[in-house]
Amino acid sequence: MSADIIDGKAFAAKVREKVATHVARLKEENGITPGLAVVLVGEDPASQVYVRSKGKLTTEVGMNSIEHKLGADTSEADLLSLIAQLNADPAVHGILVQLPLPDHLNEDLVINSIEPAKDVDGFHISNVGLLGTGQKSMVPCTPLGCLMLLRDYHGSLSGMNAVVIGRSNIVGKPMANLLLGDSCTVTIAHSRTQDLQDVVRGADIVVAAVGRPEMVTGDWIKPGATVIDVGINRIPNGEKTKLVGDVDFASASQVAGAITPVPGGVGPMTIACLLANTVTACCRANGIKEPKGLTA
Ligand SMILES: Nc1nc(=O)c2c([nH]1)NC[C@@H]1CN(c3ccc(C(=O)N[C@@H](CCC(=O)O)C(=O)O)cc3)C=[N+]21
Repeated sequence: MSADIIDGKAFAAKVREKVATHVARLKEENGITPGLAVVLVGEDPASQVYVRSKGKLTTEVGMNSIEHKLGADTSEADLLSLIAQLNADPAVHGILVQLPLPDHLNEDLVINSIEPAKDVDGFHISNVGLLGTGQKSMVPCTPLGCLMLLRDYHGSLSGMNAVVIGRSNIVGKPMANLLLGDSCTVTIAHSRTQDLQDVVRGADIVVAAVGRPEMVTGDWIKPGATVIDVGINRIPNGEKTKLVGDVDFASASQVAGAITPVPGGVGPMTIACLLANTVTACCRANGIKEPKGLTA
């Protein structure tokens, strides 16, 4: 193995420490405790993984964690009325509606009913538009976490060739916008991209966010490139299962200059950035100068 391992778990712990410092300051100087509301509808297994550590880490940094667990058969009207209630609640600074939602609920409608200033996922159309035009917004947690890791490792990203594999609204598109904001030359590749391997081979930075276990192998990687693996895939491993990314770590780490592991890479950064976004939202809501380095 030759690649540096980018330790997302350790970096996320530092981000959370910084968040905790600002939470303590908000309490002491302003008498405000940031509050994060999480809304869960039904029981999607991928969401469960996420929820496990999230509530714990929220209280660990000193914030209030408000959890609403609704049945899988919850009506759209009931969900929208809960969101309206959270929008109006001054103790709630961040709202996250866990995705995916059950099929009978319109995800776009639900997300766009969240007050944009409280949209700590950064999925509301207003925040998407603000990010796309380089204006101050709430930035989606996973791409923000990836950007923090890349900036920490490289310093400046200016002029680098970045290839984002995956075009989701949650990761691929906002990731591309953030990299463009840092003056990368950005390509968004996806399942229909022709000669995908050749496209990836041209990249100084590869962000893999396709949801296909170990799809990106070492022979796709330009020697010395930085590889950010967003994938979290549970695959069979003998009797049990194991988590793997969208990158084949064994082969890619022979070729890359730096690489994030799964687990312990991007995943912990996603949660740290959710907490960071909640502090940012709380400061903005109260006209308090927001901490530096916790957003893009
Ligand atoms: N509105 C919304 N926003 C989300 O951000 C969101 C969501 N819905 N729905 C579910 C997915 C999933 N997700 C994860 C985040 C961190 C880890 C994470 O920290 N994973 C650990 C491993 C955990 C383990 O060992 O099982 C790691 O990669 O090291 C996992 C999954 C956020 N999601």
